[in-house]
Amino acid sequence: MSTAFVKMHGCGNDFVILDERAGSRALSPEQAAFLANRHTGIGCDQVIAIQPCSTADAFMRIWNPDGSEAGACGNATRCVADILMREAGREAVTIRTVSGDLHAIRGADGLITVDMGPPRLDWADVPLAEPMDTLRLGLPGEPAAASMGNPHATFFVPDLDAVPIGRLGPEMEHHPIFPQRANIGFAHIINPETIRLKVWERGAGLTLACGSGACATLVNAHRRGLAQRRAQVIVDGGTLTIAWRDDGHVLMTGPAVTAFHGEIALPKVPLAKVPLAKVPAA
Ligand SMILES: N[C@@H](CCC[C@H](N)C(=O)O)C(=O)O
Repeated sequence: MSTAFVKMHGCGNDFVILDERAGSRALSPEQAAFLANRHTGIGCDQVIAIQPCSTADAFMRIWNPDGSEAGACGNATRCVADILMREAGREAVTIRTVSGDLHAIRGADGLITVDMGPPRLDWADVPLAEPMDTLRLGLPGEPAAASMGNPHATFFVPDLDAVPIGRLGPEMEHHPIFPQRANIGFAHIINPETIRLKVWERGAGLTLACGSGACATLVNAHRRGLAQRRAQVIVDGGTLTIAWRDDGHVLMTGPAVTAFHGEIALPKVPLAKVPLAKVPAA
């Protein structure tokens, strides 16, 4: 039996999205890892399942290519919002995630804005392994930490090209200070309204964009006095506009693009662990 999927992306952060609202089956972590593998599956940065929800427009589940589940994915939220808005003929939807309800609207320019909620800035909410000021972690490079429903650390660097992300990214992702691992951002402040960002994503590696990472970066940059409350965050695959509203909510605006639709046969049995298909950056 084959399973229908749609391949979408937001600024090059790409997703295989399955619709499980008919209730036919639920994806296992091994099947998600299979779908995400760029050599033996379809290939993507995250696998997303849209599930039924009686009190929101849908529930969204998120898997990384290593089969781990994530609490938030900003770019995928815009893609799922695009699907739900098109099918309902509406310009606003609410998507439930394990981290809470996310409201999304489509603007006149076609871009989608998601209210990603307030960042969580207490050490226990990131989470960190021990009590610590999340504004400056006691690590070389003094990153700042924040949760946007998933854990992020941001290093502010003068020259992105000089950062060995392929080595530092995985090293920091697995640092004992992050008991649930973390997404690791490397940000260069161009000016207080423009930030250049690369993110080594937990369970996925270096991606072309990370929506929740862009939100965490703007929040951390503003807390450090490096950015305004609203900035353009330039990632490898495009630009996201991030605004940290006075009421504490973070708004993320960007595109949601459909690449293609397809069908694939899902393996029924758990698969042998396959290595991540990503090639780390030099
Ligand atoms: N691509 C995402 C984040 C996906 C989840 C992340 N790798 C995690 O494990 O927390 C985004 O756009 O936010």
